[in-house]
Amino acid sequence: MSQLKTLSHLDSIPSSPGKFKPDKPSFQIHRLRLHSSLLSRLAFWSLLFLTLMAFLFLLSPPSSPSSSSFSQPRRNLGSGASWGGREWEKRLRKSAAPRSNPGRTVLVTGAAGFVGSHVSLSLRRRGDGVVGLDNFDSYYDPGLKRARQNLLSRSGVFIVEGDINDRELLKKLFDVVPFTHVMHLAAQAGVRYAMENPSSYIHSNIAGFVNLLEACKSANPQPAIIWASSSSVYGLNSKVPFSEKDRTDQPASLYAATKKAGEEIAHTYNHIHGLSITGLRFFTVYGPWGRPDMAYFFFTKNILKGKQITIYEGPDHSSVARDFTYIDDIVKGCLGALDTAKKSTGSGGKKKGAAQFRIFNLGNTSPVPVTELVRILEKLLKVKAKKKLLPLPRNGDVKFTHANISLAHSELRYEPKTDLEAGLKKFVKWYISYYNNGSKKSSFR
Ligand SMILES: O=C(O)[C@H]1O[C@H](OP(=O)(O)OP(=O)(O)OC[C@H]2O[C@@H](n3ccc(=O)[nH]c3=O)[C@H](O)[C@@H]2O)[C@H](O)[C@@H](O)[C@H]1O
Repeated sequence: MSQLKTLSHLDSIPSSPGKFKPDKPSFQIHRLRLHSSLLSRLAFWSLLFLTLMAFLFLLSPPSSPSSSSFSQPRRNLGSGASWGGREWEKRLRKSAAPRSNPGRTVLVTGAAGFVGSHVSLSLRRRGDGVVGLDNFDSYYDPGLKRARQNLLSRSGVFIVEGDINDRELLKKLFDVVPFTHVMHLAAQAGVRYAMENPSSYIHSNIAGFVNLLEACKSANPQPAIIWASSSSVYGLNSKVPFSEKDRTDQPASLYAATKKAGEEIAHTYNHIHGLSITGLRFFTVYGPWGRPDMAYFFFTKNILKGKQITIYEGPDHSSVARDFTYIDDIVKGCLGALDTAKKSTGSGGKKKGAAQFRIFNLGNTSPVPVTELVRILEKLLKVKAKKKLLPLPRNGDVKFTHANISLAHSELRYEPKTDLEAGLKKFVKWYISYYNNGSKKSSFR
């Protein structure tokens, strides 16, 4: 319509002497109309074509890892950190090179985290090739994660900054390094925080885990996977100690539900793709370089500051207890699981035969009431805590945990050696050194 309107005014335009041919006036006007019509159609289609090209460009996946553009660093949208490029690949290969365990190269996800940093360091110290991966999220102080990263870097462990949900990054990592093992410790941790930010648990513990398993499935060779499940999968069970054979279908928190889902997802990838997978159910891990969101950590902070702490109690003032497990014992369990892991059987995403599938409790086998934890802290800190007792809120907490570790003992030679008082002593020593003297003077052990 508008095109017709625009053209109609041409009828009344006086023609210029040079171009106007009076003997064919109608033909001239017709050609002019045709010409303008063609021009506007051409403009319209060109515009459409350009818009389409721009749209396709924006939607197109980044160039394949083998293409030359990968020699340029790439920027993570979330964190702003970059990855890729020749220098980056060089650092990756150097970190991945084993020193005394020929052919053993481990990708540790969550390497700047509490358990991840300790495991990475132990692997490196005994000579394994180790590459870390961490997104340095701000669930708790990223400064603590950076301090752990600095320590690891001094020991020759390079932590790639990125998210397990970044498919391209994972593909690139497996293209550059033929990882023999993946120690998957990246997760959204914390039982109570799931009430505040449920989607972060789905993002990391489910979507991120599936993304990682997809990358492992397609990798050549397929790595063996060892990953962190949780004691929380036992949920509301009342039979103690918790055994791997017990039911795990009544989780008390979304955190627990995502870890339980992880176990089921792991089984699927083992069954379909021949991935060798070992799940480790950690029981309330504590120690130096720990997580500030955990009770023993913020109780210490608040006791020292003279701030009140809240201690939860069960019905009729019964105590709430945890099978607190010291970090060094957990690290030994992780390494035992890695050392006994069999190879995955698949290749090119296809299963070639049945692959190993295991689940182990890694606990301490001696639950301690939270009131006792506080008493030990008061003794070590030489400060009386300002305590407030409150009934256990319905926010994901369970009343007690207690691990049966006989399976881990027989298969991994797992044998926890640190009681809560000895472990907290080491934690308090580290805490005071780290927060009074700064991170540089604190070492791992
Ligand atoms: O084994 C696990 O799989 C989980 O262990 C850990 O969870 P939890 O055992 O709940 O540890 P944590 O929060 O330190 O509370 C310890 C105790 O203090 C009590 N508690 C807590 C807070 C408070 O203010 N008062 C209190 O009494 C509270 O009731 C509890 O009895 C990890 O955080 C989790 O990521 C997961 O790994």
